[in-house]
Amino acid sequence: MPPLLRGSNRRVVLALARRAVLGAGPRWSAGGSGCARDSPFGAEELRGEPDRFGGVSVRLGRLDALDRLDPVAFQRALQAAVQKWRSEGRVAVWLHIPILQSRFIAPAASLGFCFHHAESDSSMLSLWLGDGPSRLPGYATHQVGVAGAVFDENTRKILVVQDRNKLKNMWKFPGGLSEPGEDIGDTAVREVFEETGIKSEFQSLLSIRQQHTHPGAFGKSDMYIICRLKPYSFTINLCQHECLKCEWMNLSDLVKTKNTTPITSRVARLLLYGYKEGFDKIDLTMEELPAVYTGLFYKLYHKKLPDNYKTMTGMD
Ligand SMILES: NC(=O)C1=CN([C@@H]2O[C@H](COP(=O)(O)OP(=O)(O)OC[C@H]3O[C@@H](n4cnc5c(N)ncnc54)[C@H](O)[C@@H]3O)[C@@H](O)[C@H]2O)C=CC1
Ligand SMILES: [Mg+2]
Repeated sequence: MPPLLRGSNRRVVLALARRAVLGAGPRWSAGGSGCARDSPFGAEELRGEPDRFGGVSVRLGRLDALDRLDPVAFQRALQAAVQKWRSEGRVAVWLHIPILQSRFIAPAASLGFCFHHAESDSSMLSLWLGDGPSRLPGYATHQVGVAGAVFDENTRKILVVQDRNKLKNMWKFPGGLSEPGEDIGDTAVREVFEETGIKSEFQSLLSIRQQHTHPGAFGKSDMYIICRLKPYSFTINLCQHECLKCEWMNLSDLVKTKNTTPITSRVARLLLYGYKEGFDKIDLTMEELPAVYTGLFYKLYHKKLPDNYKTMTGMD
């Protein structure tokens, strides 16, 4: 499901809207100084914070003086500030613009700033000042979709659905898009429950598909990850909005059917192989480990490492 404007994002937008209304005045002064304030707005008021890469970041939401500033005065101040940062040897400028101050985007663009990314309540523009082509990293490149192959070893049945809004009705595993900050396994379990009503537990990661210029990803790249899940409820409660059909199908029937997608068929064969020869042959299992510098934790997925290899120090 596409995320809604919620929680802290919503609060920020509402606070900005309130400020915009309360601070409303003659914002768009025509000609003259191009500024509705009493004193002129200068480069020194566009305060930036240096970063460790030699760039500078300006967050317009933190500069109260901008409330009644018009775009012409802003452009003049920004141009002077950019000149100053250039002379100081800064390599880049990052400009964070809350959505309600979007009137400052066009003046910044006219000075060479480009969109780096946008969130629901703000945009980030950047300008490369260093030598040669920009070395600034891009923003998110992929969307992540996750499906759950929910396999019941006792009955050898697998949970499959047909999507409602697809051009062709083919059997596939229930799944959907990962939300920001959500673990892969949690997406699979959540999407399976939302679409089918089946409760399940993450077991392993089975496959990763990478596809570029994906129509369902607004032309960006798509990572589609299939997880093996173990069911612990069995009564289907179909989501009418997203699914047309849902059933527990014999795994061998899913392997044989033509009415499915190539990726579903391939993963069905993989599951059959795992069921017959041992799931350790196909599973990428997950372990949580501490990140070295940040104090955070991450999830690492790989084939299970035998215990004696966990302590082994070399080839001898
Ligand atoms: N090979 C396969 O078997 C298939 C793989 N996938 C993968 O699954 C992932 C996405 O799964 P989904 O089930 O599609 O996500 P999802 O379960 O999160 O559902 C997305 C919802 O958004 C709706 N939606 C999408 N675009 C919309 C638009 N422009 N306007 C209004 N509503 C819109 C859809 O109708 C759907 O209800 C992707 O990674 C995709 O590549 C999806 C279908 C088949
Ligand atoms: Mg879905």
